[in-house]
Amino acid sequence: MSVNYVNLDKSDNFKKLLETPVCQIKEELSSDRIKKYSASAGAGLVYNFAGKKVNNTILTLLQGLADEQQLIEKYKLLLNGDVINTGEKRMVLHHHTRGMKLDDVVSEGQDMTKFYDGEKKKIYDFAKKVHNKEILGSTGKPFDTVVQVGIGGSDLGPRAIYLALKNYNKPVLNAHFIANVDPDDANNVLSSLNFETTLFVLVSKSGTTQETLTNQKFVLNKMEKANISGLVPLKHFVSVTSATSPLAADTNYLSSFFIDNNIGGRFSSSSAVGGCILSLALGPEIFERFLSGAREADKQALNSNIFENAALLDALIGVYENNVLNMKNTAVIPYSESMSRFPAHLQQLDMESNGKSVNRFGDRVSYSTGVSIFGEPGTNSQHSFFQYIHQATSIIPVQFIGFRKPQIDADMEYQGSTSGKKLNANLVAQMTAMGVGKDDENKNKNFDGERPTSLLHADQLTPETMGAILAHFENKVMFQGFTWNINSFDQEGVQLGKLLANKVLNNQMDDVLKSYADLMI
Ligand SMILES: O=P(O)(O)OC[C@H]1O[C@H](O)[C@H](O)[C@@H](O)[C@@H]1O
Repeated sequence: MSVNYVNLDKSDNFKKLLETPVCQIKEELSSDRIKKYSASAGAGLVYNFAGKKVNNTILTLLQGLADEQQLIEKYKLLLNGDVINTGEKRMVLHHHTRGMKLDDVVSEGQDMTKFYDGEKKKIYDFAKKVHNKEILGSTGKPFDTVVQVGIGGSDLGPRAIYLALKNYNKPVLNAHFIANVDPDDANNVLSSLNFETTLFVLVSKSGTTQETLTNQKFVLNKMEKANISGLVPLKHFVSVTSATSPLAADTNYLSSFFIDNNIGGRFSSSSAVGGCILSLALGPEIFERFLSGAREADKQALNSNIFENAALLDALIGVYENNVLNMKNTAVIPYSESMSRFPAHLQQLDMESNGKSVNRFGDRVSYSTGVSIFGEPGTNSQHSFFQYIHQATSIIPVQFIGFRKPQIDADMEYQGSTSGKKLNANLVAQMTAMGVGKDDENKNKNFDGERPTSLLHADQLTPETMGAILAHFENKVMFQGFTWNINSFDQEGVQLGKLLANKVLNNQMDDVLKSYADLMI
């Protein structure tokens, strides 16, 4: 299969979109449209886009843009192991970690399905032995707590997923996370733990991340200082890293599990990076269900019809909002407290992937790529920054996420409605208010409306739904990257800050760096 990688501004459909009159949500919104403007995301997850500034003409052009930019063909090439990550000359294989593939892929002589399945089996066996008390702490006590030590992609996705699912099924082991090199955070987490019954999962794909290696020493130091008879600190550590990293050579850990360089950090939640902590904390069965939901969403994303492919449609509408309507921010608002850290995961996923200025060939692009993402659960966010979303002069599209049923069967009725009903009444009220607005003679109380919204909805936040939500956004980011003709899979932009921090620590500073350092160190 041969494809052409071309910039967005060369696309005829994009040029037509620029000339097409913008549609008005207020005029378009109807119960018929709300019923019709829905696309399946897989695993029972549905994307409703009735609140977007799109009509049939615009949607036809977006379908044309998807076809012209060969988005599905490029996804298939990615699945089949093309070197899509041109910056790092790597394949992009995170779909394979959840069993989504078209053909077998071999990387460096290794069949990748066998590799990912093998590591997953090792993790499941290890987790079951920990749960059955066949594997114990070094002083002979069973583990009741697990702590992930890692940052960025080695923290955000696994943490968000653990929080999302820990109410669904009571954790087998309680999980905590240490990411920041802020000593107060590590101290805070460690102060509540019993080291004899705690297992640490050290996660670093590169095995060189300063914060993570420092936090490992921080934990080891605390364990030694605790002076517990018979405690062997490293026998309370497992590592998750890539086979080529410096950590991989260390055989002192209780066990080690591997990923490979074809999995980007921010796309690693369904690999051993998420698999280890989630299988230990929630059980292999829950992790397996999560993977099946992600796989369903990946399959749905193969559909070339935008009305049957939520990730594709969400991606294209995002490009339309960014490059035609000039909207550069997106708020992600889950009406679920369990999903409180999911917007933080999306910030890395989306902004580290698509915050680029050059195309995949290294040439500067003349249009904007990526959006800035922020979010907090509703209804809390209604009582903080929603004022801006309703009435500010700049417009921020809102991506709502909601579930018809709570995770725990313990709701109660007050003033004629349950808490769950109040939660979702607020959700639909916000979507309506943002789209339709309200005319008022008092301009201070006037709502213009025309604020785009979408809703990802499912019956309940289950492991399958969580997998599908994760994969939906991963695939959305991938399709947008293809549409903009950028490489979504490297992250050179994070290197300069790391280099300068090392200069400060090694006392190799120029005047500017030294003057800033004088303020802080
Ligand atoms: O897993 P690690 O190699 O420790 O990397 C952790 C994180 O650090 C880097 O700076 C990257 O920006 C992230 O994409 C990555 O997830």
